[in-house]
Amino acid sequence: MSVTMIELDGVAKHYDAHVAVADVTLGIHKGEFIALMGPSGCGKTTTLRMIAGLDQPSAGEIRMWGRRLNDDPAWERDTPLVWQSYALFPFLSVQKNVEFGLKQRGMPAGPRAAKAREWMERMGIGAFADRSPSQLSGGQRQRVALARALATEPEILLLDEPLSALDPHLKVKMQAELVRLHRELGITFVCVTHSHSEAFAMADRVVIMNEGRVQQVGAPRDIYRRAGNRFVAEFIGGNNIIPGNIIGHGADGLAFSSPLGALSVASSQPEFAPGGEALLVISADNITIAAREAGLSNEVAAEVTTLDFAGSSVTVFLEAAGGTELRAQMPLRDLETLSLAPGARVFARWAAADGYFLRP
Ligand SMILES: Nc1ncnc2c1ncn2[C@@H]1O[C@H](COP(=O)(O)OP(=O)(O)OP(=O)(O)O)[C@@H](O)[C@H]1O
Repeated sequence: MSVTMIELDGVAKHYDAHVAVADVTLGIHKGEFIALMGPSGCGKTTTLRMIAGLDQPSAGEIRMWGRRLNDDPAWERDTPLVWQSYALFPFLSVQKNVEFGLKQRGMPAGPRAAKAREWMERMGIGAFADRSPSQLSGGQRQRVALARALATEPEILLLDEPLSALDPHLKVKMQAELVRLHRELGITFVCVTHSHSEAFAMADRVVIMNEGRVQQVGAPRDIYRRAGNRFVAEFIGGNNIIPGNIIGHGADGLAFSSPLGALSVASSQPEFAPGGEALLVISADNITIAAREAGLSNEVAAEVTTLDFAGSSVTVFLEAAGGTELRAQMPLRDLETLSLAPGARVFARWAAADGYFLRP
């Protein structure tokens, strides 16, 4: 059972008339890896800064283990933050950087040096103890910042876009390392990122924010399979979103009238009934492409317009009746079997149970 460690209760942050965070209520569980994700300016960094004590909420309450934190200054909180820029002290050696938090807590020099050494070894930067941060690569600086934050053995680590300054190859490596570190330490990680792939790859739960509000909270797979609203469905990408009207009941579920023609949706959403407008969402990886028509209920004739390759998977963009764009995602080897190329005329299909409705 998950135990709530940090609670944000109706938290807001205003700068004069500007609303950075409108209203965030969220429980962060002990030991989880949670990612705050959303477009630029949605308020994720401000939310993290309020947990760290670097900004005070204009309204609402932040609690840790049930105790109000709002008025505790950052240095009295056990909530270290690792910055996007690492914010290392340039005039201190790596060792002194890592020792910094321990010194602030009054740990004597001997044990402090030993503890710092332990963390430098653990983070693979032991060989650089006497260097200054300017003599390190981006990835090494990142490790120093992590060692400095973790040396005080906090219960929670806050990370602000920790991977954004790294090159793509290093990003993937550090991503795996953060996941490993989280598992080994068993402490809570709260990570701000604007990258879906980072959030979805690392986090146990993802919080999707927009305009200072939480849009959806859930396990990556659940959010991916069932977006809670149109914003999330569009933001996470890879979804086909088709407007239309629910017109009645059919053999496979609800009958949906759309620019693609009559479709079937085996909906388990009682709030959607015949007689209303809705958006039908079908994830691109639930759409298959066939060369020949099979006479199935959700089958649409379309022309391939573009192929977008991403490693071993490919997104096939299609244009269907009335100019409606569809996208299908498939493993590269399936594409090769079909020998698809732009201009090919194909049939896109999906199972009635693979679509779900959202409010327009
Ligand atoms: N000190 C400040 N004074 C005024 N406005 C601010 C301040 N800090 C942040 N804001 C505004 O609050 C909003 C939220 O900012 P925040 O940094 O939390 O966004 P974000 O989601 O982290 O964005 P990004 O991904 O671009 O860093 C933005 O519109 C920003 O301009």
